[in-house]
Amino acid sequence: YHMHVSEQNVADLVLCDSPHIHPDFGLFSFTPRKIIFNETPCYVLKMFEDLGFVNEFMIKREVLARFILYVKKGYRDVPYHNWMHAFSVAHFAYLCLKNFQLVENKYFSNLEAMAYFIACLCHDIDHRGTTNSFQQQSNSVLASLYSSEGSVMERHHVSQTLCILNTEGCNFLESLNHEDYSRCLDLINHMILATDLASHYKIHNKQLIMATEGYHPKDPEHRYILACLLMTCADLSDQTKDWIETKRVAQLIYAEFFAQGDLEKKMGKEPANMMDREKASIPDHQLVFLKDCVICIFKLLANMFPKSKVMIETIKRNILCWEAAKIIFDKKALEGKTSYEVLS
Ligand SMILES: COc1ccc(Cl)c(-c2nnc3c(C)nc4ccc(C(=O)NCC(C)C)cc4n23)c1
Ligand SMILES: [Mg+2]
Repeated sequence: YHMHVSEQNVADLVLCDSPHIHPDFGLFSFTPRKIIFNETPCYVLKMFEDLGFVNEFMIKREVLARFILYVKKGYRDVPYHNWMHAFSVAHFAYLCLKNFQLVENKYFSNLEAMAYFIACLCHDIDHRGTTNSFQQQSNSVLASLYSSEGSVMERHHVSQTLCILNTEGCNFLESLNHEDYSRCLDLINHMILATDLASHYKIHNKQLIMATEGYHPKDPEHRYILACLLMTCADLSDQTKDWIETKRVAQLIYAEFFAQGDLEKKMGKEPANMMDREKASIPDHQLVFLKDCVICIFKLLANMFPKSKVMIETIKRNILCWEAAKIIFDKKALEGKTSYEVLS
């Protein structure tokens, strides 16, 4: 693995105790993006310890610290799919593990819980800010490697995670027995692959049945589709925060989408409307995404974990905000302003 992390930074992280945990850190309303960038590795270490994984699996703090810094370094400086996205997704996993007591209530074993947290942290490593279809369109190296199996980017994120685990001094899972080790890697693989939104649509119906008819902890398929649901919820957790946060995240997402659209135009390709900064209607697209995708997924979560009902109300409020925003965007469009100009 060609990346490099300074041993000084590792030593500093091992000793980190600097930020006291924010009192609201464990609430679903907490917005992890407000954490100072340089303090995020320490917060990851604290979440790991607070979840009990360090003691349960005899994890060496220095090796875990090095792993966290390599993962952070593995993310690129793209507008949305960067380290702060990974950190916020991992924070949501932490919230679910703590608030739903997934291990205590036998939804997850300790190993599955740790795999869930790691998968969230690593699920978008080395993302280039472009979609799976763009990999195919542009005949990228990643497409040549993975397009026959699909989920091109997600397979790359898995590969990058394994590379880091195999990097000198980074394999904090080495203390696991052989069976737990291979099971953990298998879980991380499936959980990261589950973050391909296209894969979510394939199992949404099974999740609906599980959420309405009841969860059977002994059924391996239930355990698998619950893990997939929790991965997708974590990946979309920005949408469960207040409007200011939701609006700010939309700016980042569309900065990425429109950069891809600009690239596609340069390649002589016609970008999809939502990738075209001249044609996209951001409120319309967001209303479709929230009403047809996000709120459905979080309703399944709320069916299984009533404590997450509060997030449904937040998403409904954000839908109302986008409906109000739509009126303003449409008016500004008449004055020749693009969606992105209005959003910024
Ligand atoms: C769970 O996996 C992912 C993967 C990638 C992304 Cl960007 C997202 C994601 N996270 N927040 C958002 C928001 C606020 N709006 C979105 C609008 C469209 C799309 C989308 O993927 N449409 C399909 C087309 C690209 C083929 C994704 C959106 N999204 C989630
Ligand atoms: Mg992804």
